[in-house]
Amino acid sequence: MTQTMKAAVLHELRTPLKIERVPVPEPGHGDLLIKVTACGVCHSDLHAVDGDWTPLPVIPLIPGHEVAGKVAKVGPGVTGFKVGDEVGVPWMYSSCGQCEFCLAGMETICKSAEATGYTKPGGYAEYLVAPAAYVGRLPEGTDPYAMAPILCAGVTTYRGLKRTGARPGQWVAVVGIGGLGHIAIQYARAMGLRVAAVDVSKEKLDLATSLGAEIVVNGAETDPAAAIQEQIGGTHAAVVTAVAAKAFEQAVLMLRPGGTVAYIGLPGGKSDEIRASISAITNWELSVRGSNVGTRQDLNEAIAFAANGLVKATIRTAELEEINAVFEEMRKGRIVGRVVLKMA
Ligand SMILES: NC(=O)c1ccc[n+]([C@@H]2O[C@H](COP(=O)([O-])OP(=O)(O)OC[C@H]3O[C@@H](n4cnc5c(N)ncnc54)[C@H](O)[C@@H]3O)[C@@H](O)[C@H]2O)c1
Ligand SMILES: [Zn+2]
Ligand SMILES: [Zn+2]
Repeated sequence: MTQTMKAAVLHELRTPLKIERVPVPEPGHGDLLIKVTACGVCHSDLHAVDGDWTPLPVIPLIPGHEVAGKVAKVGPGVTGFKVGDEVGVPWMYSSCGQCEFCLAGMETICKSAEATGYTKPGGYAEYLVAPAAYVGRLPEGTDPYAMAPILCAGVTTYRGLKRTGARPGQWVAVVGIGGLGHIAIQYARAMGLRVAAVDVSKEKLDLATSLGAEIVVNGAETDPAAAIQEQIGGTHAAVVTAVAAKAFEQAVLMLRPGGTVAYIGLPGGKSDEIRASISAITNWELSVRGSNVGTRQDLNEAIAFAANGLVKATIRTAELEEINAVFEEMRKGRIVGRVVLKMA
């Protein structure tokens, strides 16, 4: 008899997830079956539910890609893992391993990559299957609830910061202090950067200050680019994790000459386009780069920062049954830090 598990399932875009019993998946060759302890709720999950991106997710869908759990079963052909090992599953479920990008250590842009909780069933469930080659190892004794957000918010902002090329002592603007942004501040500080934080909510800016941001600007009250130019002559770098196109436009204008902005947020839908000044970018030799989750090496490094206590997500736990209410709060921009689903 097939065993069943509890999961939150999307059957139709823009409808509430349904809590159901579905079969526990069977690990195939090279896979691990993982018992989920915690799964962070990333705004990307909400974009999936709302159908904000092209291509659309594979439906029916179990979302969730900030998974911390334990190996429950080792699939055929897997070496180096045993039942009980603590692991994390990121957005990057797998990549092809053979294309020019994979071979160059740029698996984040592999065109054949699969995505956990988007093209493959994710962690809003008691169990999920993931290829052993792509899961992260979580050091024993780390808090799985605080660790879950590192699997997406952590690795993504860590790579984004690296892609700006900012060096210790330089200024970085973190634009959008949500689940990703509040963790970006901590990586930036741990990397020796000085942080200017921008959001449109006072509560989030208070959190930014408590995490070490030296400058905070409320974009709902002032032009944040003008404020940052006036106070420090612009930042050397910026990472944008906001869910509003305007923030992406403003971030370019926050830079000082020669600066680099990494775009991380994905507002999608009607908010997917920006206007930028060609002359500002050309004359001041600015760089605008995209940054998409992280490689396995980025993930290992991001986990190490957290395991060493340099980065710790501000979290609130919720039950799986509360997921639709959590999404509603996220739509309204009311979540401070990250909500983590408590699966075990
Ligand atoms: N590139 C990637 O690999 C990657 C990975 C994970 C998430 N994402 C995307 O990053 C975005 C953020 O995800 P999250 O989970 O942190 O979302 P979140 O909802 O927790 O945070 C978004 C934040 O943006 C702020 N914001 C909204 N409008 C703003 C504005 N005009 N200026 C400044 N701040 C503003 C909100 O107040 C909120 O604090 C989402 O679009 C998500 O899909 C991208
Ligand atoms: Zn995510
Ligand atoms: Zn590839």
